[in-house]
Amino acid sequence: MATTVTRGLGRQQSAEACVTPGIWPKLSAVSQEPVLELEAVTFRRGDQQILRGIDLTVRSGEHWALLGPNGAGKSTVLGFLGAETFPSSGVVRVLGEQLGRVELAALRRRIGHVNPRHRLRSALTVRDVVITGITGTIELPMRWEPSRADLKRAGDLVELLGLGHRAEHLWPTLSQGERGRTLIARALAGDPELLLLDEPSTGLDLAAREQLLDTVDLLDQTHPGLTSVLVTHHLEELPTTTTHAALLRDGRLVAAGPVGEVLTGELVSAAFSHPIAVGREDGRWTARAVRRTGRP
Ligand SMILES: Nc1ncnc2c1ncn2[C@@H]1O[C@H](COP(=O)(O)OP(=O)(O)OP(=O)(O)O)[C@@H](O)[C@H]1O
Repeated sequence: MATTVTRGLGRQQSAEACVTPGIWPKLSAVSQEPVLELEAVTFRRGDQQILRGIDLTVRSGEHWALLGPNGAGKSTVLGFLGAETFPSSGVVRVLGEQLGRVELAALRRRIGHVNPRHRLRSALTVRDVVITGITGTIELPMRWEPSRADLKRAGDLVELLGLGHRAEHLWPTLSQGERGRTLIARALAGDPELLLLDEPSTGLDLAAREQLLDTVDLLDQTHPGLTSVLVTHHLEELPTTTTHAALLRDGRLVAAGPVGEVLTGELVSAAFSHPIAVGREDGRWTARAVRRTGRP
């Protein structure tokens, strides 16, 4: 089966179709099942064309980063992947189910969505927030008691995410970093096949960001086979376990494929419409503006 790599502003091409000696990097054979498939997807609101034809395939066990400038369309794409938004045209398949032909609630139970704008209103403890990942609700359901297995599952995830000492602390008293890790534990509580992370590092200080990235990296070992898609503006916020990247600009894919082939200075500069130098050390990425030489 051909893998998918996009370069330029066109549609994804098969490996056979896009390999030109000396230009296209060698592509590894891919055998995993597609978990997410977007085919010619567009999205329109009023007279604004937000997505202009996106083709993307994400396979089982891959960890994707979705990058691009403000307003590029990243959150809109994540809305499809979370079975929350429908495209205006084109086909979106999530975990093998085509949006528009599937019961959304059942599909959403198979997806863990880490949303920093979590709408929790009441003062639940960290443990209870994690339990809401099992019930698939924002608050704890009325007249419902967690089973011993539920409590154990929530407790194990609280420990895994390094929140054991905060298990009984209330949501409003948590730091941003603690909330982020609580939301990852909550997303994992439903035993998802797909994990979506929407700008998980937003608002975190340096140490909290690094802890969160370590946590995401750890999932590669604790939850092998889990597929993930992480949205961010910043290359520095990519976990080292990121396997693939997609660059969006103005509602189009600039490039999509293996992370080392997509996060180049040339392609990142094209996506952000600015000359950017990209670096990679020990699996972590850096990006900075290219300075013009001879500047006073
Ligand atoms: N429901 C909507 N109605 C009208 N415009 C919308 C709607 N949803 C998104 N947009 C517009 O679509 C464009 C893409 O939005 P989106 O949030 O997907 O971008 P983004 O890449 O996630 O941006 P950011 O990095 O700033 O979060 C923006 O111009 C936004 O204002």
